[in-house]
Amino acid sequence: MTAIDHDRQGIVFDIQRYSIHDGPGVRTIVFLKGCPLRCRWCSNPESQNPEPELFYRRSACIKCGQCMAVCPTKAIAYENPDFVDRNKCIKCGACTKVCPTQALKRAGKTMSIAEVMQELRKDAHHYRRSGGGITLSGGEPLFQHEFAKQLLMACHEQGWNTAMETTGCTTRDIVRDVIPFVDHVLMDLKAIDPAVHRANTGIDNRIILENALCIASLTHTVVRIPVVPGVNDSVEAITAIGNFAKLMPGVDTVHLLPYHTYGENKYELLGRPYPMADAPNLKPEDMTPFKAAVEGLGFNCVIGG
Ligand SMILES: C[S@@+](CC[C@H](N)C(=O)[O-])C[C@H]1O[C@@H](n2cnc3c(N)ncnc32)[C@H](O)[C@@H]1O
Ligand code: SF4
Ligand code: SF4
Ligand code: SF4
Repeated sequence: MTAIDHDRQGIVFDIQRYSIHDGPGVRTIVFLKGCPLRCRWCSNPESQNPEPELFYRRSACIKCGQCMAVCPTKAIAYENPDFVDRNKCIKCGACTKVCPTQALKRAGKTMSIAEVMQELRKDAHHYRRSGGGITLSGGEPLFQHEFAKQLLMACHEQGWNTAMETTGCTTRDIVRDVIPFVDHVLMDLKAIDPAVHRANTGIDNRIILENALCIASLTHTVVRIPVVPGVNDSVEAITAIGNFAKLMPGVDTVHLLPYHTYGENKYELLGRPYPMADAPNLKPEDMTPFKAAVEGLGFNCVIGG
């Protein structure tokens, strides 16, 4: 087995403690940056770009000018309606260090495996008592595959359970290299119709579906479906995903995630338009016909999850 490189660095945009949703027991979720998809509904838009990015909260800005004084590329100007010219910004983070109100914040920072492990160790007793552990999310955790693998290996070395939320958009070699270190995969399937998938995520789904079959053959896998208005919120679309899940070895549970707009505000902070403007939040009760369809195929069905 490869030795763990504790100095290896990755770009992490959040570490959330005490989650009870994304795998068994009490968990810490590590969010990695970078994703090849651009789902129109993505609630973590700051995860998509592999590099650190700037959040600008206009309501917190007191127009003190300190950020402009330190910006090496003159990317910030009051005259600019977006405040920051993101094409000029080299993501050095200097402005975020001097901003007195945190109107400017950096999403994403470089961390080593050792630094992430130090954070995770704070809850090691919870993992042991509850059978929990860590969950890698993002972004697409397989985008920074070597960092993800080393982190998973370090967690296994501690005896912690490992889980991953993934959309499986990567090469087969990477799947075979990393998934053996994941105890529990939450495999997102967003649409079976390739045209629908491409129109709403920017990517064809052929490799994703092939990888989903491979992932399920390698480890315990649950299928997750974000149910999104105008994309897959029909019994036909959900049944098509369920029929595909029947082909995945060992899969007996499907999670339905009702579409929510919790991420909308973050698009504004990134200076980007929200692609799903006007689509309503779905409620758990809206899932009733989809749950019946999934259960009709013989799966356990959990709403949320
Ligand atoms: C942000 S993703 C990160 C993991 C991976 N990129 C993926 O898509 O599975 C984590 C989970 O959030 C779900 N999700 C993202 N945006 C959502 C939204 N607006 N409403 C409901 N679920 C959403 C995804 O479908 C996925 O199950
Ligand atoms: S991150 Fe650096 S380059 Fe970008 S706006 Fe801030 S100071 Fe300027
Ligand atoms: S440093 Fe912060 S508060 Fe001051 S002008 Fe820049 S963004 Fe606004
Ligand atoms: S695959 Fe996941 S992280 Fe990537 S854009 Fe879609 S929801 Fe967001």
